[in-house]
Amino acid sequence: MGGVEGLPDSTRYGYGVSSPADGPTLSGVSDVLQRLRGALIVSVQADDGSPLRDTGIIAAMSRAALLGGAGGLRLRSPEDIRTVRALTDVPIIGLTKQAQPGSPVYITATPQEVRAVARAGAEVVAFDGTDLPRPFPVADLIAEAHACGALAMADISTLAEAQAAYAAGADIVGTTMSGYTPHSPQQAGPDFTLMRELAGAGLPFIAEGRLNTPELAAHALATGAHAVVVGSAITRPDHVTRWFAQALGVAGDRSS
Ligand SMILES: CC(=O)N[C@H](C=O)[C@@H](O)[C@H](O)[C@H](O)COP(=O)(O)O
Repeated sequence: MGGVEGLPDSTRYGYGVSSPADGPTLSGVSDVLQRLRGALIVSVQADDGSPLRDTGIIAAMSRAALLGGAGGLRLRSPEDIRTVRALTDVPIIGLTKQAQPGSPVYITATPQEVRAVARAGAEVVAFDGTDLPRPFPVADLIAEAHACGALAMADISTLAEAQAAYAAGADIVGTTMSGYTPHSPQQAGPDFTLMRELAGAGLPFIAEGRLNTPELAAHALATGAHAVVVGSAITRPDHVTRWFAQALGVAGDRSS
């Protein structure tokens, strides 16, 4: 028994590997995860329909995030990854967002998408690791990431999904999907309960989702997160504007 306590050895790369049986430590953990320890990872994604959905803009926002101290980037398409890869050596967590027929899963749901993300230059491929109905099993996505020499990050919404992802060979999990599956708490703030559960179970995790202030991000690290992903509060000015507009009682789309 190695890797995460209570779970079988799973991969060559991440926390599933050669950490000692008394719990996960950084010894034996991949260089990429070592570099991400304690890092602020900025998610630079623009939604479909956003005026910022342009690779040049994503590259400029990524450079701004690096200027501000981002130690990693989370990017959503092979084109964006390839462009930003040429600008920086910081670890990139890559994903695709693509609707799947007959499934609510949209984050890197197929081995083909995993391969495209890894080949574009992402060291870590993030994929939906929830219990939702899916076109391919989580284990297939992990195997494809490893075959491409990338780490596999499972975006989960519950402790049980995290345990299943590690058992299937994931290198790291992220709390990304809490609040976005019907069986996880629907709340405006980050899911610190899930973070405490993961930490209590000795499962390494990246904190992600609605960490909208520096204080919340710092609290996630203090809760035991390996690293913290912040997206909307840094790179979605439309969302941030809406937060302010709602607080002032003046919300409304005035773009047309
Ligand atoms: C649920 C989902 O699809 N999350 C996506 C995952 O990549 C992104 O849209 C989020 O921006 C990212 O998770 C960071 O979260 P936040 O923007 O709340 O800081």
